[in-house]
Amino acid sequence: MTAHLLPGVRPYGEDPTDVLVIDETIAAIGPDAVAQAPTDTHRHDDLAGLVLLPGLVDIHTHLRQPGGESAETVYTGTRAAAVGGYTAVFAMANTTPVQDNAGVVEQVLRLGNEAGWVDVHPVGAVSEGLKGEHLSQMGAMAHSAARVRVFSDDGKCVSDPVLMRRALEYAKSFDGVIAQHSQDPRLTEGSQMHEGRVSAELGLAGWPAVAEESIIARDVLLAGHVGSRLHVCHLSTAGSVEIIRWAKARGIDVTAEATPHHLLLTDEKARTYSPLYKVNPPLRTAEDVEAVRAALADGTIDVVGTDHAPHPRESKDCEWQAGAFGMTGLETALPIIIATMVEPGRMTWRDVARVLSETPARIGRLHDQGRPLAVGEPGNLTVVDPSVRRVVDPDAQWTRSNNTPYAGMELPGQVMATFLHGRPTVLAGRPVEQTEPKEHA
Ligand SMILES: NC(=O)N[C@@H](CC(=O)O)C(=O)O
Ligand SMILES: [Zn+2]
Ligand SMILES: [Zn+2]
Repeated sequence: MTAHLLPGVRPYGEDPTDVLVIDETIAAIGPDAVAQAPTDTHRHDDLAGLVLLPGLVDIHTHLRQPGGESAETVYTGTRAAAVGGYTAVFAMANTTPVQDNAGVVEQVLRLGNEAGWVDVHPVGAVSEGLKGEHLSQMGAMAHSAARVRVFSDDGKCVSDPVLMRRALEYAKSFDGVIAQHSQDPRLTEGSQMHEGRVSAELGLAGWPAVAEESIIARDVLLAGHVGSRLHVCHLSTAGSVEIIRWAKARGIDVTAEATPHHLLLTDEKARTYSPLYKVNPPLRTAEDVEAVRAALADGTIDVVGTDHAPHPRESKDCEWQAGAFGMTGLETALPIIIATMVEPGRMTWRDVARVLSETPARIGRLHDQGRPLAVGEPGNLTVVDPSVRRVVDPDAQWTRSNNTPYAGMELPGQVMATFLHGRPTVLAGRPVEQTEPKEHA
């Protein structure tokens, strides 16, 4: 039996109390905790006064393995996730080979289990090879050991409405959800950044808001028509928020995700010509950022997903046009939510638990993550010190890649401890190596 006592932590930022975790489960909260602690309990007195949250769940991570190991591996990506406070991640399907069959998703599941930093839930591709032509082996992935429930061609849009309709219909039979990367390919051919005043000034090809909004509008109508579940990835415009609000009012079963970068950064960053700010969908205007924040605060946007998209150095160490789309995010997501939503008083810690843990777990149909902080629940926990302020140093991060857009920026909050099924994966803000360092670490 292994026991951990967290004295004086503040669940959801509320009053201090003691929390006892025995083996994989929260065994006691309150005065009972000390009384029930076995003699060999590990005491974590350094966590007193800090905010206790359910372990974070990322509905949108790119771990890059298999095929992209120069940017990230399952090991390095999930270690970064644990440092960021996560206990589960959904690993997107745009690997090489693509996660479009039971063999590949089971391989990613196994790599996640071996690494042991977080629970890894592979996302299944919607189409074979992400080609947008034929449905992947969705059923085989759903019924595999990986129990896939989230399907996405992320990186590419399922642009064919017939294929999208079939995917939505098929997913219903195993309670799956289609997570769409909403980007009309024809309206965004060759595009480099948000289409607007800044793109016109810089002479860079624009990615208009309508290329996102038209796909979201189509997809909510399709989801309503077939009575299936739709998840909208990385929503980025004020117009997209309006469509989601309309769809929810109609009773359509849609959930929407915002990324930390779309809550903080604008297309003004493109003036640097640094590809660190190049991402899909692109950074939008200040008005869009405000609409996304307001929608996250009022529940129109359901979750924050990192869209952690590591890229090798050479893909970003180049001119804007040649740069890859995507930015890392696992280690900065919670600090950005604190800066943009908690510190300004727009969200409580309970809201943070909802958008970063409970709702993502529910969308992905996880039963042992995103649970309330209560006796008998799994010991998936994150302890954050909101008073720490740190300057982001790309070389001090645990991801294998350096493409953070926040280098040099001061952000609030540090995850001091993470517990995965009762076992510490992060203590004193550093990952706890469970075994001999892996050769691929
Ligand atoms: N967000 C990005 O700009 N890039 C992602 C793909 C994606 O999320 O669309 C990637 O895989 O690099
Ligand atoms: Zn995407
Ligand atoms: Zn993505």
